[in-house]
Amino acid sequence: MRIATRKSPLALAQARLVATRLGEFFGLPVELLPMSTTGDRQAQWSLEKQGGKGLFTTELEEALISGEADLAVHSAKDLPGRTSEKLIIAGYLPRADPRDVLVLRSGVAHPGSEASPRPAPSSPCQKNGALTLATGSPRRRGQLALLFPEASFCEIRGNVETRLEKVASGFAVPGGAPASATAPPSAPAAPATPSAADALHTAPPPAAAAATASAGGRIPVDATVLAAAGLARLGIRTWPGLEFRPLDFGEMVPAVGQGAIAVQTRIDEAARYAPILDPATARAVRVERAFQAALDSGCQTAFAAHAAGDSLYLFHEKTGRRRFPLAEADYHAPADTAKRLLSSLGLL
Ligand SMILES: NCc1[nH]cc(CCC(=O)O)c1CC(=O)O
Repeated sequence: MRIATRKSPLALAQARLVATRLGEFFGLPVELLPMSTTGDRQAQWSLEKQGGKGLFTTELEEALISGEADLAVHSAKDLPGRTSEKLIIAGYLPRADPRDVLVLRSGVAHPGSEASPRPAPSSPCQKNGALTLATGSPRRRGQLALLFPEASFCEIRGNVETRLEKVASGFAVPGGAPASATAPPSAPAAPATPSAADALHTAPPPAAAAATASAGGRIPVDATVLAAAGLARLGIRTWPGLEFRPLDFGEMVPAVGQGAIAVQTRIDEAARYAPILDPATARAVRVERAFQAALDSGCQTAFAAHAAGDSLYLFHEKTGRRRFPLAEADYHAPADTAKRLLSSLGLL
């Protein structure tokens, strides 16, 4: 069996999870077929804003259709609203922690740190105590603006480890300028040793930092947001110079599909993969995807839907965060549920 996957460290980790389950269940050799997608090749774009067009999926789907691969593995979050009609999402692995995590440079004062009696030292990057938050995602930006009304925002790009290193060092590339192949080299894949990280964290001093910011065209950042599931799959539980604070659904509604790994196959072969897939995850993600489909929202719309047990959490830039009760019957009619709730909010 051959598994088509993207080449990013996160995608490979996810494909290996599927490969392990397949190997255990079928006892057949499983091979990964790492591919680069349009989204990977266009790393200078603000990818979250370009979403919904299958930037990360089309090449994998082509490999399935041609027979080069037997399965394609995707982050459910990165699936476009409509996938290839010649293929089917056979299902999902059991969902990991779907929350987002606020990743703060250590020592940065923030509203969540008020509980601490000892005042945190203020960061050279903080203007009037307001945070500079780095995220290219309209969904995260829209919700962070509710949590941190004073914050200012900038873009951040690169894979998970690159982003962590940028926040730990206090700098990201500015939003407007495309990152090029000559962008500052990304951090080594492995977390730095504590001593190396301390050096990173304490240098450059504020004056040098300001100089670097203008000279290098980089801007200071205090924090970013990453998916807990992505961090976990990469084995990242801590990072030198950073604090991780998971955000509950009332603070940050996760993206549609966040934390779920989708397995796509040719239509007539889907059934054989059922033993490695999780029906409860499919049930929740189907509801979330129905909201995405009903809104058919442009890529710039700040929107999130997350189904958890008897609750549906929704965020939309026009309505803010909402929680609705979700009954068993609602799970059985995802499209109707989405239409009803979105209409009640005046969004349809
Ligand atoms: N946008 C990229 C992406 N797609 C899926 C994940 C994390 C894994 C998941 O949600 O399943 C991430 C990284 C992130 O947003 O932090």
